[in-house]
Amino acid sequence: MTMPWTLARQTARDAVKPLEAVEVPLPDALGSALASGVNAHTHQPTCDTSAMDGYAVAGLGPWTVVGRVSAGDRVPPPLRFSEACAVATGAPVPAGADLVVPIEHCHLDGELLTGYTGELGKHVRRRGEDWSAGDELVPAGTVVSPAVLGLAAGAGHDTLLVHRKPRVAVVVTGDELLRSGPPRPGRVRDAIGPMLPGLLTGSDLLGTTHLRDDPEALADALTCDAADVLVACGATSVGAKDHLRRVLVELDAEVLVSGVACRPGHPQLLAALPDGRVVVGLPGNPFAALAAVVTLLQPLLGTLSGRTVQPAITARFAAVGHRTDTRLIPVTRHGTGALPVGRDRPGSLWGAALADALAVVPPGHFEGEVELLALTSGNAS
Ligand SMILES: Nc1nc2c(c(=O)[nH]1)N[C@H]1C(S)=C(S)[C@@H](COP(=O)(O)OP(=O)(O)OC[C@H]3O[C@@H](n4cnc5c(N)ncnc54)[C@H](O)[C@@H]3O)O[C@H]1N2
Ligand code: MOO
Repeated sequence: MTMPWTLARQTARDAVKPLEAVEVPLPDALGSALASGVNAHTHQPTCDTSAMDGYAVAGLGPWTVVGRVSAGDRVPPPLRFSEACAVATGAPVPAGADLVVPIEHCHLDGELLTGYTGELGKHVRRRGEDWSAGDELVPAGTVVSPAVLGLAAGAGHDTLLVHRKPRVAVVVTGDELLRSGPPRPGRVRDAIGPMLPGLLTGSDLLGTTHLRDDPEALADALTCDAADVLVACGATSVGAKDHLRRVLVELDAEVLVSGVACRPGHPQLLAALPDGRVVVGLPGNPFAALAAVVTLLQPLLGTLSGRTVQPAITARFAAVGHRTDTRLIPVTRHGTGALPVGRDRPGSLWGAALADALAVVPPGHFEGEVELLALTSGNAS
């Protein structure tokens, strides 16, 4: 039974649980979602630290220079009134110092230092100024970006606890499909296989298998137990060679979504196999397949990979919607608004290829803020 688009997306999110947590070395965590928050092992900075190359000074000048410290040196002895210590950026600042005077604001005559003084504490990064030991720096569910890796390393981590990435196997079906060269009457180039890997960021793609319209081969492919998610492309409709629904019945699958009230992407489906693996059926029309990726596949992978659902991105938009179904319309963003790209027939990816996002347009005439689904890789909303 055809399901409203919003409910279908939520059903995909709720169909599974996050995969198990694994502890991995920092570089291997990139792109995974944190299974626990990243906490600081120590204060940052761990001691009062100079933010400038210059002199740490105590009291009023002129000062007598009594020492010199570089980044990496031990904390120098405390300063007394009218004493100074030459400090490098990143060097520990001695106790008793009131501020650091940058080198360009100083004059040194032998060991006698004069210079312009600023306010108390100037150019000193105080111990714990950035964060304190035990602070949560990044919450669980955050996708590990390059900046998260750098932050985690800076906060003293060598490993991170992340959710295992979902393993995805893709099966592309169709007697008519070509994998190279130009299409010709009766033969069509596979446009979905090449599109999918870039839409599965945060997952491990095990491989893409091309099959003829053969129910036994399809059933075999869907029993690949190395995968958490099986993506079947084509064969979702009701034609004589559209075997997916029949094969799912044979495999005792529970069909969770059988058709979605959205254009394109009407016949997309979601099913759970008896062993817990999940099948997503993408319609053969390539733009309809993309619509099913953003509606069912990416939300499903988002939950499996443990990602926090991000707040919707919206833009002002006006369109004549479908009478009963949600429309997914390729758009480009302009300031706070969005404009349709056109060229969005279900069999064509032309509009989507020129677009920044798909606008989610509810049924009926629409004018106002619409949700945008980014078309860059990894939209796991
Ligand atoms: N009687 C009905 N017929 C159809 C309905 C319906 O409700 N009743 N729905 C239509 C809609 S909407 C769609 S979408 C398609 C979905 O069809 P399938 O998922 O079964 O896919 P196919 O029949 O195999 O192919 C449809 C179309 O797409 C081309 N195709 C297939 N795979 C690819 C690929 N990998 N790359 C590029 N193009 C592909 C294929 O050649 C067909 O032209 O069903 C409608 N029919
Ligand atoms: O809705 Mo189909 O999915 O038009 O192409």
